[in-house]
Amino acid sequence: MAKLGIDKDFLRDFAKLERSVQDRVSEVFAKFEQATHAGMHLEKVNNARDDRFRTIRIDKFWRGVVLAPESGDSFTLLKVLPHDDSYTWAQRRQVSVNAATGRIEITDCVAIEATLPELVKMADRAPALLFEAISDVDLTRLGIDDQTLRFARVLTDVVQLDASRAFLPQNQWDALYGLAAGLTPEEVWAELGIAPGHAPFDTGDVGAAVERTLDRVVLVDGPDELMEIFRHPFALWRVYLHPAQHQVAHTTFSGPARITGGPGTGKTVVALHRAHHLAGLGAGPVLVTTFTSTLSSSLEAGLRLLTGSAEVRDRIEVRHVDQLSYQIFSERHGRAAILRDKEEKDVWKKIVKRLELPFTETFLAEEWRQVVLAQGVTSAAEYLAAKRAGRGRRLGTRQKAQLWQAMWEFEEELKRRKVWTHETICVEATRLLEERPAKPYRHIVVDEAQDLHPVQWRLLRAAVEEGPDDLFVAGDTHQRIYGNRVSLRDVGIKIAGRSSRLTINYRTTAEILAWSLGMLRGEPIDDMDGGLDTVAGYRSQVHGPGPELKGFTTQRAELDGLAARVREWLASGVEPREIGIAARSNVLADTAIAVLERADVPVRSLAKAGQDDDVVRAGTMHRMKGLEFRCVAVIGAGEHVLPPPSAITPVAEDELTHAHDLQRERCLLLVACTRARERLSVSWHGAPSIFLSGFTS
Ligand SMILES: Nc1ncnc2c1ncn2[C@@H]1O[C@H](COP(=O)(O)OP(=O)(O)OP(=O)(O)O)[C@@H](O)[C@H]1O
Repeated sequence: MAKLGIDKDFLRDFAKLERSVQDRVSEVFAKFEQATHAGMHLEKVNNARDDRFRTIRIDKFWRGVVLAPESGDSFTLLKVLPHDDSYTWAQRRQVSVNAATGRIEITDCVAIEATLPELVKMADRAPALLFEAISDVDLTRLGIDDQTLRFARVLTDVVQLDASRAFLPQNQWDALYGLAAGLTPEEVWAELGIAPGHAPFDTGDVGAAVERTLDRVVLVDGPDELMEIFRHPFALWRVYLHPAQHQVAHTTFSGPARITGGPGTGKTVVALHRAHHLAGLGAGPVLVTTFTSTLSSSLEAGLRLLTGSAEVRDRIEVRHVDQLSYQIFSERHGRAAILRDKEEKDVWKKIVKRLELPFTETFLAEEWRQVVLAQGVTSAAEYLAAKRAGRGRRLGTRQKAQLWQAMWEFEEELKRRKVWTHETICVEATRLLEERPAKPYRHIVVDEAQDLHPVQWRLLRAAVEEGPDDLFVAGDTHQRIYGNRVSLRDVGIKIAGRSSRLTINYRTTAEILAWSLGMLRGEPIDDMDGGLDTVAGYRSQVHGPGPELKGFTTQRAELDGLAARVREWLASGVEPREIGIAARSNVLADTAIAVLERADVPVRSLAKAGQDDDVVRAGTMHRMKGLEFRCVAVIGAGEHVLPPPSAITPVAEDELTHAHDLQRERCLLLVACTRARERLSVSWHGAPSIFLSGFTS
């Protein structure tokens, strides 16, 4: 049966076409099967380096470029271009099969030949070469062919490599870019996503190579599948996964597995594909869960786009983790009465007073959450023996006894009042699940894992039977914004040997990414599994202007500056919905909304804006998690505002918690800044935040 392959570049070209031309493209290719059988429309390209390229007429002006097979009837759509450009494109290029990956690659040979002599001259004069530390053996093993090797050997800096992205074979450019970003040849090899023990690939078999090129080519069997892809031309993530993403989304794991990676590296995309894949296997219900309701709504929207089949979609439940615990709790006990934050504070205060303790109510509440609840401590003896990792203040036995008494009284008070906190509901729901002989889910997929509390992890552990593909965890500890720390091992989730890391950022420009990551450089950040995480190798393949940093004398001036910046973005063609404004507090976000409204900018708070509203969105940095915008303005990045003093535990109370609080706030700023795809502006009034020291003049 005829198969049609659609290359990523074809879909990108398609997305940019006017609606009427898109309709014409759809018409032409919906009939492609009959057309090829009749031998119609496909034209050979004169003077081509590769005689497998053909063009196909879309209308008077536009042509499609197609890769035709030497035999058989599988065609791949490569480009949509104006008539003359389509012929020039095809005449300059050659198709080959990468020896290491077995995937097809297209090389602009004319551009390589034109650039090489100049690079050779520059290399002769340069003190050092970009890849001099990497051997030919390693480069060849990573799929670098002779022509690219000659090219790579004369590169002197990464800017030259950047500039060659348009004409070098894609897989080879990716490998070189990974090496230039500091990955070792082994790390680059791991990213190629080659199954262990594969046989050498037949570099003469282009048809088989096309089928292997899942990161660039999607194969469709008929017009319905084709139209489904044409319906969402911007959502490239639905159909093209990087080999490293594809492998993790589709492998069978013998137990819990994890994907990590910096901002925008596609962890959520992998989590969605994994859920879809597991649901497709049909072994049982799949839970997709995360930390907050906003995040679970965006997962839900992603799954709607991804999952065509209603049968598969019906096997997936999306709910945030507190929703799950409330549901299990209420099935047994009915609705829970919740102790509100202010009431909780008062209970602790009274206990401190009655027992005349030398601790604040905040210290007690944190000790209860981070030690007692986190470790499931239920007796004085267990508390005395408990590790207090993550807590800085050393305590003697007498102090521990005092603390235990206070925390015990707190729990008794909850019982007496018949009230619950979110955590105690979770603990009770876990107990109920542990009693059940059958677990509600066959697979659980967790996104934004870094922000879950240990009691939530225990709940998830108890909601799925231990076994292959039971739990899949996606997260980035550099983006931890709620201060929950967990060792997965300690909550019964063993991921050793089943963890991988994504390093290519698909969202943010290289300039914004590098600047944002710079704020975390040197911060020791755990990996939730007993080690430290790293930002090494994170890179973006797209470029743009660096962040604009600006200080003002007053808040009024800063917000007027914001209005001017937003108007500038709008005037340059950015849609209102493509602009996000992030502030540390709701009050500042609301003030910014009021100023923008006065300046006639269509704007709404993130909490209230509907998905389709074409308005600028403003909200807290916390709410920005899981979102992305073409342009982002981070406001109020000033001293005493970021971090807000109230969010930081005093050093005198607990040194380690103080350090963790500062780190969490730093991560929050990273999260806000890395929501930007193309433009980032960071402003403050008065002195800048300590997090910006070294970045402002
Ligand atoms: N294979 C891919 N092809 C095209 N776009 C992709 C791919 N993978 C991810 N993206 C895009 O990159 C952006 C970031 O993806 P995603 O939100 O999954 O990253 P993340 O690692 O979860 O980010 P963060 O941790 O910052 O929230 C999205 O716009 C997504 O559509």
